[in-house]
Amino acid sequence: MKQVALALVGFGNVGQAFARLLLEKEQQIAQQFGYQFIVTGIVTGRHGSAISSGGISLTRALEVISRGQSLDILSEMPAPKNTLDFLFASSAEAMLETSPVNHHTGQPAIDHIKAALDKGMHAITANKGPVVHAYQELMDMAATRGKRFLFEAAVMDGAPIFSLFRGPLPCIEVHGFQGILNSCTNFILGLMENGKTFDEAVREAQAIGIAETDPSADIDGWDAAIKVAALSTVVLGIPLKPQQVERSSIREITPAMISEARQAGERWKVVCTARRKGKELLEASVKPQRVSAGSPLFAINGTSSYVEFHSDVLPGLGIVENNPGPNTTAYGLLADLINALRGQ
Ligand SMILES: NC(=O)C1=CN([C@@H]2O[C@H](COP(=O)(O)OP(=O)(O)OC[C@H]3O[C@@H](n4cnc5c(N)ncnc54)[C@H](OP(=O)(O)O)[C@@H]3O)[C@@H](O)[C@H]2O)C=CC1
Ligand SMILES: N[C@@H](CC=O)C(=O)O
Repeated sequence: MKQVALALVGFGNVGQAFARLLLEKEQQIAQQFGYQFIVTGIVTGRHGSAISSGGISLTRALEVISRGQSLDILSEMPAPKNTLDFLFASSAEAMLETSPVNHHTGQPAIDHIKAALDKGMHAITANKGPVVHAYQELMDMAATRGKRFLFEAAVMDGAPIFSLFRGPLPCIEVHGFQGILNSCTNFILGLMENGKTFDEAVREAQAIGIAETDPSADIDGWDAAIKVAALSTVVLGIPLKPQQVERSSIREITPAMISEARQAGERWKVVCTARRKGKELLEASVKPQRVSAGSPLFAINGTSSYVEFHSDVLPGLGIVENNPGPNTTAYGLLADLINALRGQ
């Protein structure tokens, strides 16, 4: 059995779901892959941090956080408050990064990833910021150090999107994509169709852990825009920042507009689109639109998301992820972790 030490940067909805998944799958991971994961460090923004060379009890860490206490009480020594010093102290083999997104700069997550790679760790993140603001630099840095920078969970949670184009689909030219990439707004619009107010719907989205740390990032289209930018950068090969994506908010959609659409047999959806010709991006947008029953987007309910890629060899390849939440994002991180360790 190979013991693998992990450092968790961020222990919110996704970080905690990852901890629960590790506990749930401990035996399966040991039997199928021969790994025993131990978490030697956890750091948060305002809920303390812990370092333990023998491994922090994840059950206790989850309890401590659920009681609103600081993780400091689990630390075998005063854990460095600074995340970069903390990474050094954790002596981990891989870092799982789940801090909040900074849509405009990608920081401080970019520095977390650089520090982890610098210290010889695989760097795995659910954070979209580093993917759009430092993709090539981080990929190059990882390659130079013989480590992996992986981010499958950043777009469509646990569904394989980036790994699909890295592995099983060689020699494909993707011309564009269209879909619903933000779960939170899809969930909110669905609740509003059922008579909930906008504010009630936002609170429900927060309660199930699907909203960004600041939910206006979902509502105003930033999360969808950064996902369009990430897919453009990695899958289309055209670097793009979220600020360059044409973006509209769902704040402009009133209950009257929603019922008018329903009466016409249509639904409001936040549609993400990108199209390119050669190296020129013809469109990159996030727009609330009315879609008709004939569209594949019409039946995407709740937190579900959908993307259809258009390419030279597969004219329309659609991927649906049904009702994801922090647990499915946690699976995206786990899949990346296992793939990094077994060199895939
Ligand atoms: N929620 C979801 O369904 C999905 C989320 N993601 C992405 O995953 C990431 C995490 O999301 P989620 O768990 O929901 O967010 P949360 O806000 O629930 O958690 C964020 C965590 O990061 C910690 N944190 C804040 N700043 C720092 C810092 N500088 N260094 C270390 N830790 C820090 C927070 O600590 P504290 O609370 O103490 O301040 C908290 O533990 C985001 O980037 C998000 O976009 C991706 C896919 C789906
Ligand atoms: N807030 C995001 C979470 C996953 O990326 C969403 O709603 O899609």
